[in-house]
Parts: sequence; structure tokens; C-alpha cells
Amino acid sequence: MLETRNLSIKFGGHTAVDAVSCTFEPGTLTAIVGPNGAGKTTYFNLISGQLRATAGQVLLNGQDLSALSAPLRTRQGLGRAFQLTQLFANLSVLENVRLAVQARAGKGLRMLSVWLQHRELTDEAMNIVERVHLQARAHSPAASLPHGDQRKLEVAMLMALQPRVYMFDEPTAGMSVDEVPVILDLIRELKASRQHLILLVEHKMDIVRELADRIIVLHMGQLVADGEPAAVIASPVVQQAYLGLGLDEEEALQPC
Ligand SMILES: Nc1ncnc2c1ncn2[C@@H]1O[C@H](COP(=O)(O)OP(=O)(O)OP(=O)(O)O)[C@@H](O)[C@H]1O
Repeated sequence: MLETRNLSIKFGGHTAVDAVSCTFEPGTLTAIVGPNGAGKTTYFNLISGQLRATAGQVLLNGQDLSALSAPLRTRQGLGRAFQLTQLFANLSVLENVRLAVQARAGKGLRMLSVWLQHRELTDEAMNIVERVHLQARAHSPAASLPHGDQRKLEVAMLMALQPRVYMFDEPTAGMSVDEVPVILDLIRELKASRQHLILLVEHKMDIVRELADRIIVLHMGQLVADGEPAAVIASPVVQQAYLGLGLDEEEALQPC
């Protein structure tokens, strides 16, 4: 179980995440929605350790992770999609995934010696590359991939780590229409196994409606709604959170 207790951060005088307390159960997918600037990405950053909280705690299975760096939280099982800047741009897709497999397997990051000794790591990496439909690009440098394929590689790196918690921040952003289904299929597959705790920040409400077991809504850094998707979407507080900003509903609850 993942829990945030009174999690907060201030930037100068501005409270971007304001005492958010929430628990997330394994085997469920929770979507985090809210208007632009509501604090969704900042909340993610606080959970994954990219940002250090001004107050409050992050706990995973009762263990307080609040003082740990992002890499140490990853080791504890908090998996957030890598940004391509954290990848090795000149290494191939397969090599990048193999490094993630290797790191998870505790083999360190010495490349060649480990790869020669542990053929099974390469096989596992190739299997993941195939699951994200990047086999045709397996030997291309990561830097040469088009945007949609880069996002798939991010997911592949995440899968290689076998985290307990998967965190996706707008996983289909910037993707072309034909690239979106691959990413959604991967998330569906992870969800269907019922073994993972999945958090998804997503603006596209038809994706949220289809995938989420539960929706939480952030507005001005605060948790303003939490519950079963249909009820949350229909709730006055959510309608007001979106509509109160002067946004047209169609605009705020963007379709795919
Ligand atoms: N590093 C930072 N320094 C100062 N202010 C920040 C920083 N990061 C975020 N903020 C502010 O915190 C607030 C929440 O931003 P955040 O990006 O978390 O919102 P969001 O809900 O993810 O928005 P969007 O849907 O547009 O991505 C915003 O007012 C933003 O300007």
C-alpha cells in the first residue's frame, strides 16, 4: 500500500500541494485529475522523490520513504517512467532496456562483462522491447527515436525495473493517434495482472473513464474529490473545480 500523509510543498509563498492525505491499494489503478496547475505533477514529484516535501510523508507498505532520494525510492519499488534525459542517448533501445534489467537484477552497470556472462538479461530485455512493439528499433540509438517511440522506451525501462508502483504522468502526451493504443494496451496489461499499484495523471477523460478504478481530483493543490469514477466525474465539486476556472466542460475534460 502507498500512502501520502499531509503531503505538502510550498514554492515561495505558493502552496502547490496542500496537505494531501491518500492511500492507494495494490491491484488498483487510480487516476489523478484536475485543472492545469492543480498540482498533479508536483504531487507525483513528491511521491517519487524528485521534489522534497515541505511537510508530510510518503509511505510504501508502512515504510517512510520521505527522507530518501528518488533513486533510493525507485529501489524500494516506486517506478516512474524515465525521462529520456536519464537514458543513454547513444546506446540502442535494447542496450538501454538491458541496463535497466541489469540494475534491477543487482548486477551493477558494467556493461560488456555482465552482458557476456548473463545472456538471460539480454533475452529478458528483448522480451520487454517486443512487448512495447519496439523490436524494429531495438538496435537504433535512443536519441534517434521519434517522440512516440521514446515514450514507449520510457515504459519499457519502467517495466524492466518490475516496480511495485507504476507512475504514469500523461503517458500518451504528444503521441500520434496510431501510437496511443500501444501505450494504453501496456497499461491495460499491467492493470489486468492485478499485481501492481498504478497511478495515472491524465487529462483525457475517456482514457480515465476506461482505465481508472478510482479517481482523485486535485484543485489548487488540495484533494477535493475521491471515489468511483462515474460518481467523481458527476460530483458538483468536480464540475465546479473545472467549470469554476471558466473552462468549457468539453475543454477541461478533454476527449482523446
Ligand atoms: N519548481 C517549481 N517552482 C515554482 N512553482 C512551481 C514549480 N513546480 C510547479 N510549480 C507551480 O505549482 C503549481 C502546480 O503545478 P503542477 O505542474 O504540479 O500542476 P499540474 O496539475 O500538473 O498542471 P498541468 O495539468 O498543467 O500539467 C503551479 O502553479 C505551478 O506553477
